[in-house]
Amino acid sequence: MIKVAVTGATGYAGGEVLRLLLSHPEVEVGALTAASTAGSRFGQHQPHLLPLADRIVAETTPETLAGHDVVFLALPHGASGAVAAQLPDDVLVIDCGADHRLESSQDWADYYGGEHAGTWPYGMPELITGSSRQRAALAGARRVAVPGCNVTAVTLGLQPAVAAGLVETTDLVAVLANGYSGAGKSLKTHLLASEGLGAALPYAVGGSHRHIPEIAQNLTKAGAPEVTISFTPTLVPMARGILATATARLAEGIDEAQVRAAYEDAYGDEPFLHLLPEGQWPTTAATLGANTAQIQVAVDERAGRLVTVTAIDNLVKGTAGAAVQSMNLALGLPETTGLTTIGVAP
Ligand SMILES: NC(=O)C1=CN([C@@H]2O[C@H](COP(=O)(O)OP(=O)(O)OC[C@H]3O[C@@H](n4cnc5c(N)ncnc54)[C@H](OP(=O)(O)O)[C@@H]3O)[C@@H](O)[C@H]2O)C=CC1
Ligand SMILES: CC(=O)N[C@@H](CCC(=O)OP(=O)(O)O)C(=O)O
Repeated sequence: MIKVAVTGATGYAGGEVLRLLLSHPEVEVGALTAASTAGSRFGQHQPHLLPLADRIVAETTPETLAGHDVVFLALPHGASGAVAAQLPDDVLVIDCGADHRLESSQDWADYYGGEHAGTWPYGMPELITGSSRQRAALAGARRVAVPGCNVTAVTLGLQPAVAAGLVETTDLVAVLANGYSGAGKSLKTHLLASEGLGAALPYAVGGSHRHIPEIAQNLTKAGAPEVTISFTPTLVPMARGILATATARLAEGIDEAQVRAAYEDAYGDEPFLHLLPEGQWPTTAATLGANTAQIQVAVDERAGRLVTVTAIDNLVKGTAGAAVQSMNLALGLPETTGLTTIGVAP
């Protein structure tokens, strides 16, 4: 069995990693670590993970993380680098946070601030990288940086069109509806139920969201010569899920049949990516609990734009599912082990 520790185990991302690991046939769950909750009963924080309820949350130290084959980091931004530096090189470390995703230290400084911890192989197996896919870079890896959830939705929506040269990549627009769990467990005053229930709240408006350089990094890998994207997320009253509507100006003479063919080619063999039949639109509900992305495309002829709609569960395909999928690839297990395409709608 593969012995796995999870840091940030009491948070949303750590909890979801554990939910998936509990049904992974090759995994034994080892240490559960956190910070302020160390010493408390785990079931107090994640009451839905009954098999682990009587465990005690440990501190996040080299000692508590020793003796594991895999360590998942589900910590706030900026905390992963120091923990990872204390772990042996032969341990597989999978960072759900942003610290190791960006290749440009300037992008890190501009959008996050502070010292850049470095760049690890990127945990999006389906990312188009020239004639290959990112999964090739994950085989045998011992450090993996899991993508941001918004980034996953927008990248999966746009990359087939970008890779096939069907759109102008300096005219991209993405508007997202986001569930509250994406913001993490810690209380934020603007997320009080009295303000959030029954309201849609835009945030990080005007090009300030820290996922913008990560999207640009991905679409550049997929073949974009230059990327300019207007990105606007919106909190909506649901616990989980992202519905990303991403549009792009079409290149001259491109029609809907060419667009559909590009998406069918790109995603036809992907186990977790589903281009829906024509006329059916993605909903967040259809992806909840599953490691799937549902995608649909259309051509708006009057506007001259490609319209893509992508639904994911931010905590599964957007975080924990991608993390476990990357673990499988890194360890040489079948990529789909322990991951479901079955959702929990309604
Ligand atoms: N929520 C989401 O949809 C997504 C989250 N992520 C990323 O995953 C990471 C965790 O996010 P999320 O689960 O939402 O956050 P939460 O606020 O829900 O949880 C944070 C966790 O980190 C622990 N923690 C905080 N500081 C430290 C520290 N210095 N050392 C050890 N443990 C610490 C907390 O422990 P304690 O409670 O004991 O203080 C808690 O278990 C973030 O980097 C986030 O960006 C990525 C994609 C999507
Ligand atoms: C609703 C909400 O606040 N969502 C978060 C998503 C966080 C995430 O996916 O990713 P990181 O790991 O990069 O933080 C946001 O948009 O910032």
